Amino acid sequence: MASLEKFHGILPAFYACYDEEGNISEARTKDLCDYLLGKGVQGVYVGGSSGECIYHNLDERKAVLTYVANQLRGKMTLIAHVGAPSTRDSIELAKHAAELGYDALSAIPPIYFKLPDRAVFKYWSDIIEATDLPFIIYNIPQTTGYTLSPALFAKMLENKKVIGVKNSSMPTMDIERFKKVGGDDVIVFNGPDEQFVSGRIMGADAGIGGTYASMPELFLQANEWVKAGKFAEATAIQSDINDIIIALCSQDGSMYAVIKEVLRRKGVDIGGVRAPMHNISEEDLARVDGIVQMIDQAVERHCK
Ligand SMILES: CC(=O)N[C@@H]([C@@H](O)[C@H](O)[C@H](O)CO)[C@@H](O)CC(=O)C(=O)O
Repeated sequence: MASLEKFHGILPAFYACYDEEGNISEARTKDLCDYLLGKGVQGVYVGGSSGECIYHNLDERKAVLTYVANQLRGKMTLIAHVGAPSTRDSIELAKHAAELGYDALSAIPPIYFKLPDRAVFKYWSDIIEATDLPFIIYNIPQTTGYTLSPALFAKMLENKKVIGVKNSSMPTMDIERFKKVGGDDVIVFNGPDEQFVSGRIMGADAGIGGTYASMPELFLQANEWVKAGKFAEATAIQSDINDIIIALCSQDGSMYAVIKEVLRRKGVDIGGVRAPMHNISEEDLARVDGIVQMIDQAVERHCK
């Protein structure tokens, strides 16, 4: 069993970076890579939900994987999300990620048609078979409509290339169950950022999250407090994080559009979001000032 140490820590879910016309931008993708590298995060999860993969064609998804690898390979841990509507496309993405030197693959279950566990097992197994890379299951029932059971997780773990699960379901008990099935030989990632601290306490070894890049300092510090057993300090940060997430989700624009505006204020312009997601409104612009202030004040309070 290869060491799982490189998968520990705070791994922001990487955002789609667009130019002014809404096309994937290589330059802006590199800017976001540099920003996150400078913040000291341990890795990135590329092409997942926060990466708007569901709105990208295959060439765009390959381009994002390429631009990130070219900028960050060897500097932090790189996980490629390769889940796609068809097994064929997922395998093409998996092979591409392997050629680029990614550290691991990950995939949601099949989407749209409700397929039985045996089809989900076959889908993930076919992707795993396509390369030598380790594989991380992505469980996100609220968007896929499919819930990974501990029994299927145990069956998947019989394949030694399966190293863990990124769990985005809301009950932290799911994290505890997956950890119980896998033990120390697997890595369980906390998915819901609103309960990062409780997810870690219930057994998650690390976190992958869609809001991390908007406030990496807070998640990095919360993780340090958890590691040190300082749960009151960690929970105080989580409480501020939750106020910020609620604000990010309460605007006219989608959460990702608001986060991208926050990043723009911090000097990283990665464009807007792709329709049908909503971009921010005129009214949001003024309110984002308040969100940036909340983030800066929380960083000042907890990380200085
Ligand atoms: C449903 C959903 O999108 N969950 C997010 C969370 O990080 C989420 O953005 C956050 O908890 C705010 O609600 C992640 O689990 C997804 C993720 O990391 C990704 O693949 O981008």
